[in-house]
Amino acid sequence: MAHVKHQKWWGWGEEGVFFNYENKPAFAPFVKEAIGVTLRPRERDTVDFSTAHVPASQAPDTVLELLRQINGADNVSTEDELRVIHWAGKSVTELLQTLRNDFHRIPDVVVYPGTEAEVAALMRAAVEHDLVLIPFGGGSSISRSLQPDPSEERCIVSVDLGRLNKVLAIDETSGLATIQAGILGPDMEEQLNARGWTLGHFPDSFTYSTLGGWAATRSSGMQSDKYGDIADIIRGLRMVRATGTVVLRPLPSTSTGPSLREMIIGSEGRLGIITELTVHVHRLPEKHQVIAYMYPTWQQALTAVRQFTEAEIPLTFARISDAHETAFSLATQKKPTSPKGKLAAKGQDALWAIMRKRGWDTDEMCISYVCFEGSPKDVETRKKAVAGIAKKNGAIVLGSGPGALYDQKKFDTPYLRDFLLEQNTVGDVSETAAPWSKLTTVHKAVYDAAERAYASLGKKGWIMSHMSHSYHSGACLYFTFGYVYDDKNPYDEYHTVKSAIQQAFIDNGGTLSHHHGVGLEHQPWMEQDISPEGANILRALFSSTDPGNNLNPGKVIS
Ligand SMILES: Cc1cc2nc3c(=O)[nH]c(=O)nc-3n(C[C@H](O)[C@H](O)[C@H](O)COP(=O)(O)OP(=O)(O)OC[C@H]3O[C@@H](n4cnc5c(N)ncnc54)[C@H](O)[C@@H]3O)c2cc1C
Repeated sequence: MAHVKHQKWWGWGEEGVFFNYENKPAFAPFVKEAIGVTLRPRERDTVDFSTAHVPASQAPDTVLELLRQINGADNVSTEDELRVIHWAGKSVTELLQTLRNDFHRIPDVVVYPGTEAEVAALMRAAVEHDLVLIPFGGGSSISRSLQPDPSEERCIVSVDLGRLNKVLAIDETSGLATIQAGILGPDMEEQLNARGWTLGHFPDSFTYSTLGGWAATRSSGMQSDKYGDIADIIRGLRMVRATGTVVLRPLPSTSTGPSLREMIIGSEGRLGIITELTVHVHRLPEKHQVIAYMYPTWQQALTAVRQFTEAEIPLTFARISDAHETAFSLATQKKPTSPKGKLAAKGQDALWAIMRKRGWDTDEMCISYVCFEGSPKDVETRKKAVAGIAKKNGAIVLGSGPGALYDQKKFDTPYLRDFLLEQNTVGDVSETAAPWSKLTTVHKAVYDAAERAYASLGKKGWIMSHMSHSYHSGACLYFTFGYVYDDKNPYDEYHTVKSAIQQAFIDNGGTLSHHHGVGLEHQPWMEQDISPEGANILRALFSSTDPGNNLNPGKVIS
């Protein structure tokens, strides 16, 4: 299956790419202060697959023969490493389970359909032979949307969509592209860019996630202020079921409600397999620039970004790191070696002096990045408007240097988690969205909840946050938390911290997840998120459309 790119079996992304702290002099002291860990140099370059104790495949020969007839023998595998790659996503719990050999039920077989007709035949086979089908995109789920039920006794088939990886057509007049669902982010952008277009959807997991996966989990990209969340971007789609194919034509808008499109977006494989999507695409912008700003406080930064929204300044993104995350970012700065880097470091010292002169408490300051796209003239006009509001709220404009650095590093952060796990340290994330009027309360409540959870475990923990997507009525807050885990029982203590954060979202007016979907991880809060009666409607939908419980059972709601 060399033609489908996979992540490494034991961690994020590709083998041979690592997070290193040795060239970041402030990082180790920062971590020591934050969670009390003395970092050791990385030793884990890779993990030998022979250390994995993999449960044997339970696929009956008759089923394997049938799958080979449908997909071709080369596209059906019971290899242990492939089954492990497909057994889970990349949440910290799943990474820990994999590294600690805590496998339960894993897929018995992995198949790689190459056409929609093959997907349809798989669907029919699943119903006829009572198989469990779990669609697989890039395997970047962070909500345990891929993990089989540990008590599942039926044959589990992971359906990897990686061979459906083409941009099929671009309607240049309408700005719509029809694209196969299994395409990975970089491959899709490459094919679109070659014709002068972009989707503009860049989740942090961009390099290892797919268009179909984004649709199935209601994803958001870092540039969604301009391009929209995936739910806004998708116009039409094809979703294959055992009884037929749902075809939603790419319409700019329609009043044929309730919206089936909305129902399918976020369905996490429970309604069928999405094979093709028609999506908004945009001409590549003439200019793309990220400018950094420093604000004296979180509150001032939040007010400024809300005012950008009120003033309806068209921005590609406006992101603010809170004081803790700003301190973390500063700690990950590389030691300057080039003359240019040394000059920038001097500039930073001068900036610190200015801030102290202005009476700033440097422990409270917050860095913000704003991205501008368009013609050079439009970019300049918007930069002026943003700088005006930012300065009124006390900010100093840091310019495009730190902005460019942020843009370059944006897809590297996921590798940090593998490094931390080697240090017996959990680093994970949880995100919500809430109205502007409740954001400050949510932010504080989550900090308090995390601190209480750490205290209950007798741990020194860390929490930090950024505001990442803004809307007319509110914004997304994205929290990162970390602590040293106990080897004896890492799952229960993770649950204590994660649950405290999730409950604080709900109790203070936020949603259970802004863009990571539900899976198994966020399911306990579904009834509180959409009301018990809302949850009943979802249960009725899934049980009536999948009476045999063959399609990714148990995800979203049970
Ligand atoms: C480090 C890290 C950073 C992340 N950052 C972001 C971010 O910035 N924004 C964001 O939105 N998410 C983010 N995520 C979460 C994850 O990348 C998204 O949920 C993503 O949309 C999953 O896409 P995938 O192709 O990897 O899907 P998978 O993980 O393979 O699958 C996810 C779910 O979708 C179903 N599915 C996949 N393909 C199909 C299909 N064709 N038809 C039907 N069902 C299907 C699967 O069965 C599963 O239930 C991040 C995750 C990690 C680990």
